[in-house]
Amino acid sequence: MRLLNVENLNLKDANVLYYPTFFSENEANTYFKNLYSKLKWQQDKIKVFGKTYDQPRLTAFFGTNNQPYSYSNITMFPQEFKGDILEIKNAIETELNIYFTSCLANLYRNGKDSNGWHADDEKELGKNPIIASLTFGEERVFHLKHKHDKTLKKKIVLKHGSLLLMQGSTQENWLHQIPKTTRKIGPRINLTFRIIPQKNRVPSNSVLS
Ligand SMILES: O=C(O)CCC(=O)C(=O)O
Ligand SMILES: [Fe+2]
Repeated sequence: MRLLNVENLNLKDANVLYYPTFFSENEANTYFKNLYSKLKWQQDKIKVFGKTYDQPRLTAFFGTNNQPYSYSNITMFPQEFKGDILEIKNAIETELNIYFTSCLANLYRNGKDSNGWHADDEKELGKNPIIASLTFGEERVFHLKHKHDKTLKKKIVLKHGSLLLMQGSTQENWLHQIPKTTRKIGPRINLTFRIIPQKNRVPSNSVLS
């Protein structure tokens, strides 16, 4: 077991933990370089009021099963976990003792790329989803705001090699975003590990004979 710093954000109606140095500087440098050059980054389109736009970031999606993941009118079909992303998955699973099926990767190419206010509350994720969110590369500010109590909000800088763990009722009660910034900055990679149970599985003893 490694000794890890962990900070509880102590948000009302939520459970959010921040591990600022989940990976060492060296590990994080290597992962950033490899993920940046080796993942098949795709440009998705989003539809807003009937108009189609490029999503303001690139993505890639990975799964241990073939369950697609749909959000904001986009359906993503999983690629197989291998190489660095599999190594990272194993590292967080060992540390947290939580087993993930899926990972949505985001590449924010510069300060113009962003991720608007949302909750990760898609029905595929079930109630009280656990989301492990890793940062490699440029630091970005992560905003959280309570859905009903406007006085409750939080900003946190997500550091290179850090892990943010959102669980419990976080997605039910809070929204989060990565806003654009006018700072001249380089790329940031974010990996959000999730659990998407396999649907429509035919039990082996139900085969007709
Ligand atoms: O980039 C991040 O830190 C957040 C990504 C996110 O919220 C998502 O993909 O659902
Ligand atoms: Fe999210």
